[in-house]
Amino acid sequence: MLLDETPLFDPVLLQELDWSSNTISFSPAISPSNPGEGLKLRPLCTADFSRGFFKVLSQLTKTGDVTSELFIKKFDHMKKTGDYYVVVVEDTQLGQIIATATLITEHKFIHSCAKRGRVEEVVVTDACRGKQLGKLLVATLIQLSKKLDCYKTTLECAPKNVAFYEKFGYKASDETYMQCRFFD
Ligand SMILES: CC(=O)SCCNC(=O)CCNC(=O)[C@H](O)C(C)(C)COP(=O)(O)OP(=O)(O)OC[C@H]1O[C@@H](n2cnc3c(N)ncnc32)[C@H](O)[C@@H]1OP(=O)(O)O
Repeated sequence: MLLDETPLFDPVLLQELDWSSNTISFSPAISPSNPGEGLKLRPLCTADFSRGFFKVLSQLTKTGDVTSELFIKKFDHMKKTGDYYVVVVEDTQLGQIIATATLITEHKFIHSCAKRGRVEEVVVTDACRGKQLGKLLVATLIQLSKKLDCYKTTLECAPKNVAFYEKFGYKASDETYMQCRFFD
């Protein structure tokens, strides 16, 4: 199995985002099509395995020891479902992934068979934090979830990140997040 540049989802979706309806301010101005000098915001591809994708993810949580074969298998599954939108920011000079975030669309019978978006695994490599990339990724996924007709988008985060997500209009709900954890 080979690592290649095939995108997880159609990159046109990112190019066609209506950035004029973005309500988040950026100074200096950046956008999905212009994320900054030498940077590219695009869908994940399997070649990103060799560009430090897991090094970035490991700054969020335990990633486990994932081989390229296992990564490709999971990537192919995600691509087939059509519900996984993993975006990355690549430093094209270094050929390294420096940030990533994921939107997952969940299909419902309720709300007239609507879709709900879930934002997961938002992480910017530590050396690149504070340069608006986290903000750009989340703002991009919000626009993308609107484009994909999600009726809402939700996320779970640590208390220390609540203020970050409030910038986008996320509000803590009165529902309690519960889980049964089977392994780490
Ligand atoms: C759903 C989830 O995935 S939750 C997991 C979130 N990820 C993590 O905790 C992994 C470790 N942290 C990170 O990767 C980053 O610090 C992130 C993703 C939280 C933020 O990314 P950055 O690129 O550093 O943030 P960015 O530069 O875009 O900051 C944007 C704004 O948010 C503010 N901000 C950044 N981090 C935080 C925070 N934790 N709490 C409150 N405000 C914050 C900045 O001050 C800035 O404010 P401004 O626009 O008013 O100037």
